[in-house]
Amino acid sequence: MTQGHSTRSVADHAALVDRLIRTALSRRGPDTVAVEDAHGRVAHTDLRALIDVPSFRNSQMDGYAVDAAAVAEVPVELDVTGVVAAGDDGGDAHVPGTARKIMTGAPVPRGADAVVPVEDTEAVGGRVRIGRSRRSGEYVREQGSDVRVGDVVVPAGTRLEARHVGAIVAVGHASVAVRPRLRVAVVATGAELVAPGTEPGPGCLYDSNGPTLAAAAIADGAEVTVRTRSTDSAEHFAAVLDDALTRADVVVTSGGVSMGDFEVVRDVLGPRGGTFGHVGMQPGGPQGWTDLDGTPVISFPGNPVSTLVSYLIFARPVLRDLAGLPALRPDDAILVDAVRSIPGKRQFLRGRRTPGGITTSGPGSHLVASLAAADVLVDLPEDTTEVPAGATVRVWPL
Ligand SMILES: Nc1nc2c(c(=O)[nH]1)N[C@H]1C(S)=C(S)[C@@H](COP(=O)(O)OP(=O)(O)OC[C@H]3O[C@@H](n4cnc5c(N)ncnc54)[C@H](O)[C@@H]3O)O[C@H]1N2
Ligand code: MOO
Repeated sequence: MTQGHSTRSVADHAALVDRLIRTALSRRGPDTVAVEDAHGRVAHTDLRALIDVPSFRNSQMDGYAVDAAAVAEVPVELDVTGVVAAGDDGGDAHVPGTARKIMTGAPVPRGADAVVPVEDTEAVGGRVRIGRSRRSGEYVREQGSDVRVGDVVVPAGTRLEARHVGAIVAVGHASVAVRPRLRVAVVATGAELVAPGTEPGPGCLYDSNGPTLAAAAIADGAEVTVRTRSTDSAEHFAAVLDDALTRADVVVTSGGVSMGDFEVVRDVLGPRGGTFGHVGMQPGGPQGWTDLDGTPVISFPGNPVSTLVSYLIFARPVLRDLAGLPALRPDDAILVDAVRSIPGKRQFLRGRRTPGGITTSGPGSHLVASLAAADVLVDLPEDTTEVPAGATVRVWPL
C-alpha cells in the first residue's frame, strides 16, 4: 500500500488486520481462572466431566421410595421404614414390600427402584397407602444419566455463559483454562483534542474517538488496558506508544494518517516499518498498519465516523471471534430514499431502520451525532454509483 498510488481492497485489509491481531494474541498462553471468574471467557480446551452427574442415584420427587413390584397392584398399604433427606447417605438397603419417605435429591436406598410422589399417597399411622402404581425407574435419577466421567461437557472455543459455568462446576472443576483476553491500547492523536469535562480552547474539540474505540472493543470482548491521547509531537506520540506497547497485545490509533503537515502517526510509524495508504472504502479510506516486533499497531483515520466504521469493518470481526462472540451477519433491507455512491469505493452509509425501510444520513465523516442516531451500516459495493428508492441493500448491525 504505497501512499497515493495503490489502493487496497477492504477484504485484503480486513484479512491483514485479522492475521496481525490473531498472531499477536497467539503469543500468549491460556489463563487459569477460578470458575467464579470464568463467565464471559472462552474455554481453551475441551472441558470434560471429572465425575458422573448425577454422582449418585437420587429421587426426582418428594414421595416414597419403593420397589415397583410392591406397588404393581394398588391401592396397597406398606410399612414406612424411615425418612431420607437431601444430604443424607442412602441409609440401610431397601426391604422389598416396604416404603421409605424420601425428599427430592435424596439418595434412593439400595434395592428401591421407583418413587411414588407424595400426592399419590396417604399416611396411615406408621404406614402409607399408595394410590398409584409406578414402573421400575420412575422418578429415579440414575447415576451418570446426565453425563459420565470423561465426557466433553463444554467444547474448546465456547464462550462461557451462565449455563456453561453451572455445568463445569457440577462436573467437578474449580478452575478452568481460558483463552487470554485481547489487551487493546487505544491512542487518540491530535493537538486539538481535549479530555471530556475540560474546556476546549479555540480550535479544539473533545476526544470522542478514544472513548468510542474503547467502548467498541469492550463490547466485542476485549480488555482495554490503555486509553490515552497524544499531541501531534513526534516525541510525545513515541513515548505514549512505547508505554502502550508494554501493556497491550494490539495498539489502535486514531488520526494522523492522511496527507497534512502534522500526521504524527504516519511520521513516527512510517520509519518504524509502518505502511500507510488508501483502502477502497468511504469513510475510512486512509489506513495504516505497523508490526512493532509482533505487536500490531492498527491506525484508523481521525474523522469520528471514519474511525468507528474502520473499527467495525476491520477490527470487530476478529475481536468478536477471539472473544467467542457470534459473528454479526448482514441483512437485506429496503432503502426509503435514493442514494449515490462513489464509483470504485465500497461505501458504508449510516442508516436507521424505520417501519418503511432504511433511512440514511449524510455521508460526512464528521457527523458524529447522526452516527449515534443510526443503527445500521448500509454496505454499497465498489461498482455501485446510484441506488434507487425502494431497492434492496445489504445492512450490518451497528
Ligand atoms: N489532502 C487530503 N486530505 C485528506 C484526505 C486525503 O486523502 N487527502 N483524506 C481525508 C479523509 S477521508 C480523512 S478520514 C481524514 C483522515 O485524517 P487523519 O487520520 O489524519 O485525521 P486528523 O487529520 O487527525 O483528523 C481528522 C478530523 O477528525 C477530527 N478528530 C481527530 N481525532 C479525533 C478524536 N479523537 N475525537 C474527535 N475528533 C477527532 C479532527 O479534529 C479532524 O477534524 O483526512 C482527510 N483529509
Ligand atoms: O475516509 Mo474519510 O474516512 O472519508 O472521512
